[in-house]
Amino acid sequence: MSTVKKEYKRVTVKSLVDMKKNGEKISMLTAYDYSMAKIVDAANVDVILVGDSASNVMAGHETTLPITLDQMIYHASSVIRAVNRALVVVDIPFGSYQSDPKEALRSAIRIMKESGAHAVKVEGGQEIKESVKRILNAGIPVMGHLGLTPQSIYKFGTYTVRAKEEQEAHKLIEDAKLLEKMGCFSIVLEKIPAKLAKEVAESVSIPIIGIGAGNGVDGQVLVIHDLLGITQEFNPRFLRRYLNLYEEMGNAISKYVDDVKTRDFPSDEEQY
Ligand SMILES: Nc1nc(=O)c2c([nH]1)NC[C@@H]1CN(c3ccc(C(=O)N[C@@H](CCC(=O)O)C(=O)O)cc3)CN21
Ligand SMILES: CC(C)C(=O)C(=O)O
Ligand SMILES: [Mg+2]
Repeated sequence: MSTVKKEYKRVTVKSLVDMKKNGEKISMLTAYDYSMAKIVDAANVDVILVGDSASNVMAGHETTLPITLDQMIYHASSVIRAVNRALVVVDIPFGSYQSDPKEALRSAIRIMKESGAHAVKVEGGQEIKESVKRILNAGIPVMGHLGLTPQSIYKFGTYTVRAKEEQEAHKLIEDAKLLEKMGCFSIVLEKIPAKLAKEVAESVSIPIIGIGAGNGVDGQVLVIHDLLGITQEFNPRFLRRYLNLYEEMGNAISKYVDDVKTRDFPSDEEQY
């Protein structure tokens, strides 16, 4: 048969929970556009996060707060067009779910309807309980995000490790249990002592995906620009850089500029 379509075993919220059960670690990475998402999906990353970190790495803002729901939908719809296998999760941006549960549901519905994404992510526990319930009741899968929650950076003032005090550690575990009980399919844990993160992962049956949360959790997530070395000034301890693309891209582009200036490009073979 010449028209056989390539079969992809799609990642679903259920397969992620099964992966935890079977002890298989989950890989998650951000993407914000079609071309990058194609590469990430083809490399078999399990979950692609259209993160509100787009506010930083795509738009150049200092925090995640300014990015809008429309902008997140634009990024998400670009990513969705590239993906055949990964589960695509989209951050609901700051200001689009905190004021009331109906608004939260409207935002989640817009993301699902207008981008074709598979799930949404929201930051917080107890504080946003009613909103999470509403979204889940509409049949939209929700990923939680606890620990360092960048949308509330001005409440804390720093990006230091979270939940070092006993009281915060207790709330973190309670929040994780609450999100699980309500029906969230997974939780991101950001910048938490490894020992506590492991305890959280052992306290719930849904997968805990860490960033700066050690090796005792069920999966890892990074921002793709950090992993590829496109960002330069972001150097937290948890980051492993696999390339220095900032330098490599710069060198290639400088070479191009040189070739234009010296009339080396285009050559006889590169013209009509
Ligand atoms: N490029 C990028 N990568 C990310 O992982 C990321 C973003 N942007 N933007 C949104 C949030 C913000 N996140 C952050 C931000 C800062 C640290 C951090 O560790 N910053 C400092 C330490 C600050 C301190 O100790 O006071 C560092 O060491 O770089 C970690 C995660 C994760 N997200
Ligand atoms: C760092 C990850 C978890 C995130 O929320 C983002 O990229 O926006
Ligand atoms: Mg985010």
